[in-house]
Amino acid sequence: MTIAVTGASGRMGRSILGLASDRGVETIAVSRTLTDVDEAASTCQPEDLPSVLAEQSVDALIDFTVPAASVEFLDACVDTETPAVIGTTGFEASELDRIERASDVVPVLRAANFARGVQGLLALVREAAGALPGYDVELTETHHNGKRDAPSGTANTLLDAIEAETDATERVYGRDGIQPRSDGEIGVHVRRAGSIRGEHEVVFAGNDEVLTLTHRAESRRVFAAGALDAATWLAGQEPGQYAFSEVIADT
Ligand SMILES: NC(=O)C1=CN([C@@H]2O[C@H](COP(=O)(O)OP(=O)(O)OC[C@H]3O[C@@H](n4cnc5c(N)ncnc54)[C@H](OP(=O)(O)O)[C@@H]3O)[C@@H](O)[C@H]2O)C=CC1
Ligand SMILES: O=C(O)C1=N[C@H](C(=O)O)C[C@H](O)C1
Repeated sequence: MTIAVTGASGRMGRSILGLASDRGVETIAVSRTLTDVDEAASTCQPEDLPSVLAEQSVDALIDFTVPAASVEFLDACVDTETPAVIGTTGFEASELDRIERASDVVPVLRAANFARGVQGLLALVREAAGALPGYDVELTETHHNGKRDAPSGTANTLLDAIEAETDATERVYGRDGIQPRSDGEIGVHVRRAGSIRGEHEVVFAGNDEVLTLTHRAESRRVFAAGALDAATWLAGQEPGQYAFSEVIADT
């Protein structure tokens, strides 16, 4: 199996190349800045990706970059019918529409978090939100100081899940000054510090009790493993948008 990895010099790009090499998966490193990568069979510049995908047999592309670059890489996948796994977060609505349109032509799997444990967190948060109507809900996410987007993609996914199960629909980002809590709020708190890989905590509080659900990633390898599992699974699928939960259910 051969996988093209965009953003190869990045935190996630490096982690994916390392794990792919450990698993015996061949990779093509796509990078603006790298010319040679020990773990990859070859390296190419982003502008050469369309011709590389057209000329070589590539089973899937894995993208962890920035939204603007991600949708450009996806265009190359559409032109060459290459399945795309997207881990990038922070997309705007117009970019999500573009991803949706691409999935008419190629299989696309976009997930804000490729840690298997986060799928467990999502299921538990849905259940707790449904079981505890009227409880105050507050979400806190913590990441390394190099993260660009806030709140995290995972936080937004959790917030969507909470809103689907409760009457709380007003996201309040941090609080400052005189700002008492009102019904229907979900407090959202973002912390950026050091090299923290990624923590998400949801608190349900009411009735003189507190339920806290937390996921903490201790290494980027959990995300890399999920993305590689997703790429292997996606390579055999028809065009369409897929969820990481489908990969987990199947593997
Ligand atoms: N879904 C998940 O499980 C996870 C998602 N993420 C998300 O993945 C994304 C990347 O995170 P991370 O690896 O920490 O980020 P980094 O900044 O470390 O790496 C991103 C890489 O993308 C490439 N890149 C950046 N800007 C451009 C551009 N304008 N055009 C083309 N390439 C570009 C660069 O690689 P180069 O110079 O080699 O081209 C850069 O090193 C983020 O959106 C993050 O939220 C992160 C972890 C897990
Ligand atoms: O940027 C990161 O590092 C991470 N980003 C993802 C997100 O935005 O949810 C997933 C993970 O928490 C790490």
